[in-house]
Parts: sequence; C-alpha cells; structure tokens
Amino acid sequence: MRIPFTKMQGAGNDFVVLDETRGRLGLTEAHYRFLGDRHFGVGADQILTVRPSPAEGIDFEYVIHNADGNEVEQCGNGSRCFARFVHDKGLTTKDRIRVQTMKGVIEPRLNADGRVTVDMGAPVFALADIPFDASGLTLQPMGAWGNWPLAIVDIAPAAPLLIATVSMGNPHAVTLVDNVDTAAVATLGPAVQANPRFPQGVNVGFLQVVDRSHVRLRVFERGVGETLACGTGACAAVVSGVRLGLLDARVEVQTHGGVLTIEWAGGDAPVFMTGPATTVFHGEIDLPE
Ligand SMILES: N[C@@H](CCC[C@H](N)C(=O)O)C(=O)O
Repeated sequence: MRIPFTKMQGAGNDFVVLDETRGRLGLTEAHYRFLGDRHFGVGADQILTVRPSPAEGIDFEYVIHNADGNEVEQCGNGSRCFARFVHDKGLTTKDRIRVQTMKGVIEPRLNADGRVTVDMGAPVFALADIPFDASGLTLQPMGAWGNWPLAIVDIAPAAPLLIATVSMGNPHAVTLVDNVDTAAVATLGPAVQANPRFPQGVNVGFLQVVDRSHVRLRVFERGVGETLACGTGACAAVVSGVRLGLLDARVEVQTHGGVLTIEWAGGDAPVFMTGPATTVFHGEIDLPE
C-alpha cells in the first residue's frame, strides 16, 4: 500500500504527519515503526495522525505514535506541527483550533509571526496520575529545593538521583544539572526510563537553569531516545523550575533544536508553549506488507 505523508519539524523534533480526515489508513504498530525508521522508512521521532472531529466543539482528533510504534498521550512540538498541517492543507480556516488527544483537549493557535502557541492544559502532580510509584521512598521537602514532590529514585549503579515528577498528559521526570553539555543523558536517561517505579515509562529531562527566565534542556524521550527538543518536556521542566522557586512565569527554553517559550502562572493554570512548526517536504511511501 502506498500512502502520502508530510514530513514536519518543530525545534528539530521531527514528525511524519498522516491525514486520516477522509478515512482510516488501517496502519499497524509495525507500520508506525517503519515510518519512524531513519534507515528503512522515512525517519521521525513521532508519527502524527490527524482525524476528523470526534465530538461537538472539537475540530480534530490527533493521534501520536512514538518511533517505537507505541501510541502515547501527548506531544507538544507535534501539536504545533499538527496546527500548521491542518491550516496549510486547508482542512480548517481557523487560527485557534481545539483538538482531542488521548489525554484531553489542547488548543493550538497560529500566530502572525508564524509561530504556534499551544494551551497545553494544567500540569498534573498526583503521583498515581503520572503514574509514579513512590512507595518506600522519602518524598522531600528538600530545604532550598522547596516543599514539593521530589523523589530519590533508586537507580543502580548510579547514585540516587533527585527528580521532580509531573504529567503534561504524558509522564515526565526532571532532574537539575549544572551543565547540559556534560550531563549523563545517554546513561541516566534510559536508567530512569526503565525504572519500574514508572509503570508506563517516562520522558527524562535534564534541566540547566541559566537565570530566572532562561534554561537549557535535553530530554531523553520515551519510545525514541534523546531528541533535539521535546515540547511537553520543556513544559515539565519549566513547571518544575517554577515550583522550585528557581524560575519566573515566562521562560525561554534552549534545546539542541531551537528555542521554546513556556509560560506558567502556577497552580491550576494552563501551561502555554510557543515555538516553530515547519513543513520539510511532502512524499509518498510504499508500506511493507
Ligand atoms: N516529542 C514530544 C513528546 C512525544 C511523546 C513522548 N515521547 C512520550 O512517550 O510521552 C513533545 O514534543 O512533547
């Protein structure tokens, strides 16, 4: 079967985007893996599928598969590309779009400067909802780190690691580092990710605070590995930094692939993410049987 696709990227986090607004393509997990494969397929961190409105007041549904073929709840950079895709393809004329994801409705808005701002909803801290099993762990109030849910994760053979856990629809663990360039992303990322305390896995963020409104961030994503940027990871990192008292409500997040602006007023307020969304090329590909 030959299918059309669009290759897109947002701050270097790259996507194969599929249009299912006029009917399902009937893809399997193996097909998503193939599309994400950088050697045998197209190559992408995630495969995004656009579907018609599932309910009154919602414009589209948007389904996300990681490069490993698994369906996941949320993708921040992908949501900006989704908005650019439906707009450029003439599937909507709206600048503000309401889209159903696996974990709730988010609202991207196309800005005059070409960037996209997304209302990502409020962060979730309840450990069971992340989900994160903290049984037997001493959750901190940690002095200068403030009174918030920090946990010491028992990652052998490395020394215990302090992490902040938060869900942006999908699970995140954030740890502070002195310098992202020397952070042990390639070893600690998979170790935290595979920790059984995260029954559904986790995206692992390494956050370097530069000043109260600037951070640097690397994220080892679930189902992919390290990516050039992670939108929900940027939201999770800023939310964690704000809760620690280290960051202001508006922060520029420098990733290896570009800059994202994250705004969070605290509490139950939604997180707003602003960044680029770019079409790279359109193509067609034959799927293996
Ligand atoms: N790249 C994304 C996150 C995609 C999903 C993530 N890998 C997960 O498994 O939760 C983003 O921009 O948020």
